Amino acid sequence: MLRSCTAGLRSLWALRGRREGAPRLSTDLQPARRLFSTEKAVHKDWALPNPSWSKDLKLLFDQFMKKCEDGSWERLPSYKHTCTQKNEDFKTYFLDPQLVEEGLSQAQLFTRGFEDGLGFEYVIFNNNDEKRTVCLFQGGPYLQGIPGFLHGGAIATMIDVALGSCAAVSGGAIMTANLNINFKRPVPLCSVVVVNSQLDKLEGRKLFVSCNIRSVDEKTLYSEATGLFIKLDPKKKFNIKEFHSSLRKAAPPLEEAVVSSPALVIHC
Ligand SMILES: CCCCCCCCCCCCCC(=O)SCCNC(=O)CCNC(=O)[C@H](O)C(C)(C)COP(=O)(O)OP(=O)(O)OC[C@H]1O[C@@H](n2cnc3c(N)ncnc32)[C@H](O)[C@@H]1OP(=O)(O)O
Repeated sequence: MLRSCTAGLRSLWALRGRREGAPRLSTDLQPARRLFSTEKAVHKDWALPNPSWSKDLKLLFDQFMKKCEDGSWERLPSYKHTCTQKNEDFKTYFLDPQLVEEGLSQAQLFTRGFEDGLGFEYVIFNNNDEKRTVCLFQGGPYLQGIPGFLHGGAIATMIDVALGSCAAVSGGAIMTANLNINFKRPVPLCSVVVVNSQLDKLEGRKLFVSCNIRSVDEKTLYSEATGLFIKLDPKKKFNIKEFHSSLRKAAPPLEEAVVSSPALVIHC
């Protein structure tokens, strides 16, 4: 399994004309530049096949794209920097506008911050009538936990995204309040798994969701999870600017600390 992973990586690097150990040239590593380079880069949809996708992942992707043809399923797009309408709504209604301008210009979605094939490769399909989503996920070599297997945190991240997407389709701007995960079998690195999520209950602003992660042949149950997502209340705006200034007060920058603290100067 590790051998196939290494082979996959080698061909990936070959595809990019890059040798092992050579410096990375990807503009992904310079998010600010990438963000403002071209409209096309900003709006790239990452939930589409790329050369790192395994045969299994491509096959499943094609099967679900077929299911989308009659409108019962839809593929959810995924953007690194910007923005589904839901994300835009989140910024508009829940964040301080100055913070959005100043603080978030370099921000990007955690799960899309890796080069193709190295981290989270996934696509989510939604079935509106059945209130369920299917996430096809291939976890790359940078997500290793114990040798040869995915890190539990990477699995939890993917569960959060899968359940969160399932909840967001019905609830709009939501946040994770609770996640419970049972890890039943370790997930082999670079394998493809299927995360089946469903909305179990909607109770006021609370969305109760659950999921399981299975192998492509459905024979192996890797994990089961439940989650509680809360539909955000526009009356409770996040004032992160206040949070940042309280953080500055608690831990001043070094120069300030040196000037204001004789003890620190002596010990330096
Ligand atoms: C189209 C789709 C596109 C998809 C794109 C999207 C992708 C998505 C992927 C994203 C994936 C990444 C996602 C992320 O990474 S989200 C990041 C991780 N999560 C957080 O940081 C959340 C931190 N928590 C909070 O900010 C607040 O607590 C929230 C906002 C969640 C609720 O604070 P709010 O002030 O608004 O609500 P409330 O306190 O009045 O509570 C309301 C109700 O909820 C009940 N309650 C609350 N907490 C819990 C709890 N822990 N267990 C059980 N119950 C709980 C509470 O008792 C009350 O119930 P009731 O008294 O009404 O009965």
